[in-house]
Amino acid sequence: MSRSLKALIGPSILNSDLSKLFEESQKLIDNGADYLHLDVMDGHFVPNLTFGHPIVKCLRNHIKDAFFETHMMVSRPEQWIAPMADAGVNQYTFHIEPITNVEEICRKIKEHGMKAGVAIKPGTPVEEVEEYISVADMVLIMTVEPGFGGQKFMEDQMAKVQYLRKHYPLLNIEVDGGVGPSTIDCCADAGANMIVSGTAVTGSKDQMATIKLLRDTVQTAIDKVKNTE
Ligand SMILES: O=C(CO)[C@H](O)[C@H](O)COP(=O)(O)O
Ligand SMILES: [Fe+2]
Repeated sequence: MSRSLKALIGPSILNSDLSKLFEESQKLIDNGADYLHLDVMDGHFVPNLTFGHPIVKCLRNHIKDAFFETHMMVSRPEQWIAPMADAGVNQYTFHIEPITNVEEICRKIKEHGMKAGVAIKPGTPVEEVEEYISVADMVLIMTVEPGFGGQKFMEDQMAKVQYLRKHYPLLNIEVDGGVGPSTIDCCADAGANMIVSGTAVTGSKDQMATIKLLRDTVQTAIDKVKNTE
C-alpha cells in the first residue's frame, strides 16, 4: 500500500482562557481536532512566556489519548527533551535557529519515543531546514513571527511551502500563525497538510464547523493533486 498525505488540524490553545486549559483542550478534541498544538515559550527565544512540561504533564493526566505536539519556542531545545517525553508528548517540534546540532537533537527526540519536528521563523530561508528533512518527521513553516497568537498571516511564506511540497511530495508540512477560514485556501494550495490554527478556532462560535472547514479544504487540495498524478 502506498503512503499518502493526510490533512490534520491541530488547534493552538495559546489565545484561549489558559485557566481552563483542560476544558478548552477537551472541547477542541470533542470538536474534531486531530491533535493539540501546545506553544511552549521561554521568554528568551521569543519575547513571551507560556508554560512548560509540568503543565503539559498535568494536561496529559486528564487527556489520555490525544496526540500532543509541543511547539518549542526555546533557546535550548535539548534541555526539555526528556521532561517533555516524560510528560507524555508525542511530537517535539523545535526551532533550528538558535542551535547547530539539529541532527543530534532529532536523534535524541526519537530515542525518547517522540516524533521530531523542525521549525523555521519567517526570516529563515527554506534551504536551512531542507538539510534536516531526512532526520525529521515534519517541517514547520511559521507564518507569523513566533511569540504571540492572533497575528496577521504572512502569505509570502507560502513560497517555502510550495518549494518543499514540490520536492518532497510525502513530507508532513505544517503551517502556524494567522491560519483560519480566510487564509486556509492559500495554505492548502501551497501544499501544507498539517494546520495549526489558534484564534480562528478557539474564538469561533462553531468550533466543530471551523475545524471541519479547515480539514475539508486541505484534504480536497491533497486529493486534487493525487488525482492528477
Ligand atoms: O506559535 C504560535 C505563535 O508563536 C501559535 O501557534 C500561533 O500563533 C497560533 O495562533 P494564531 O492562529 O492565533 O496565530
Ligand atoms: Fe505554535
